[in-house]
Amino acid sequence: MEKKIILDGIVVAKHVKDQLKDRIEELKGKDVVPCLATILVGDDPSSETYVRMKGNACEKLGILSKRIHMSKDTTTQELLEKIAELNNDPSVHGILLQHPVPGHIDERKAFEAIAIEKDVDGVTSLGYGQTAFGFGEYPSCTPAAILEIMDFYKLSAEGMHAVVVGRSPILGKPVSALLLNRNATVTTCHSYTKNLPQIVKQADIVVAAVGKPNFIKGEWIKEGAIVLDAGYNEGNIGDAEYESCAEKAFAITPVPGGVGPVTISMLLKHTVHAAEKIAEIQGKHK
Ligand SMILES: NC(=O)C1=CN([C@@H]2O[C@H](COP(=O)(O)OP(=O)(O)OC[C@H]3O[C@@H](n4cnc5c(N)ncnc54)[C@H](OP(=O)(O)O)[C@@H]3O)[C@@H](O)[C@H]2O)C=CC1
Ligand SMILES: Nc1nc(=O)c2c([nH]1)NC[C@@H]1CN(c3ccc(C(=O)N[C@@H](CCC(=O)O)C(=O)O)cc3)C=[N+]21
Repeated sequence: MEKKIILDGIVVAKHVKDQLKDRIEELKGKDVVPCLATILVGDDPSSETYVRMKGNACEKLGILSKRIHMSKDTTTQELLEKIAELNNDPSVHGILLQHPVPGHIDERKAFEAIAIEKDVDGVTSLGYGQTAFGFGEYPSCTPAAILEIMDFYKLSAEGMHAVVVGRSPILGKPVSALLLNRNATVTTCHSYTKNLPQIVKQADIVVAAVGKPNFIKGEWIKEGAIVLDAGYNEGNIGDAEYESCAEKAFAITPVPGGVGPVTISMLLKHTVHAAEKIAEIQGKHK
């Protein structure tokens, strides 16, 4: 077999961010500073870490980060009002509502309230629908990251059997749609799937998006398959058991250092794109 490829998310993320630098400078020349608003509700420590990482990544590149932290007893109504305020704020180009929000809040209703032109995280049903139809501007960031990694390493999905384990609205479902649009044959698995190991065994491409540490085992992986692990569990552990899967795989993403860093770079890329569109509109009105 050819040499195994470790798909290095830090290298891919750097490549994406390097390409944004000139675009950000050009925007600043037009007096537009790209700005991402992040909303964190409650005080879950790992969510706080993710949101902080996203904000820091923005600032490092010259993107403004407007960080909104709301208390854990925020009501759905209060959250909707905050989102409306950000929708109407012309200095904000992208809005990210960190998932999950506390259980008493209607998360879907809150996601749906984000204006489509600011939905850089691809969480609205319209954004998802556009992604599924193949013309969306901002697919959700982790699915976009998975394709970015494949593109960087010139791994084609065409004609491949892709098995996605997980069907959440911001990960499993949209990544299934993106792979289908790349002409893969896609099987989406979930908690009701029977014979999961046998299905995974048929995969040329496995996407792990389960939310359970070390869930996908090396014995399930076909020799020479590509393993893309979106999982991110307590203690920096992926959803695929790395050592045993790496033995079988032709290419694999590690955790950490795989899909995670690229996810953040996609968020930055989408925010810059959203700012460019605003700058273009403003230019036309001058
Ligand atoms: N790196 C990144 O940027 C990101 C990483 N993540 C990580 O990805 C993982 C998944 O996240 P997310 O999609 O939000 O998680 P969710 O919990 O929303 O979804 C998990 C999915 O896995 C399915 N599932 C659960 N148990 C099983 C099982 N035993 N067999 C088969 N399928 C099962 C569920 O099925 P059902 O629908 O039937 O309940 C569900 O569709 C997590 O580790 C998370 O931390 C998430 C977002 C971004
Ligand atoms: N609306 C919404 N959109 C999201 O995209 C979203 C979300 N909610 N909720 C939580 C998950 C989780 N997530 C991660 C992003 C980057 C890393 C990441 O960069 N991880 C580094 C490790 C960083 C470290 O811990 O030092 C790595 O894998 O190498 C991890 C996880 C985005 N999520």
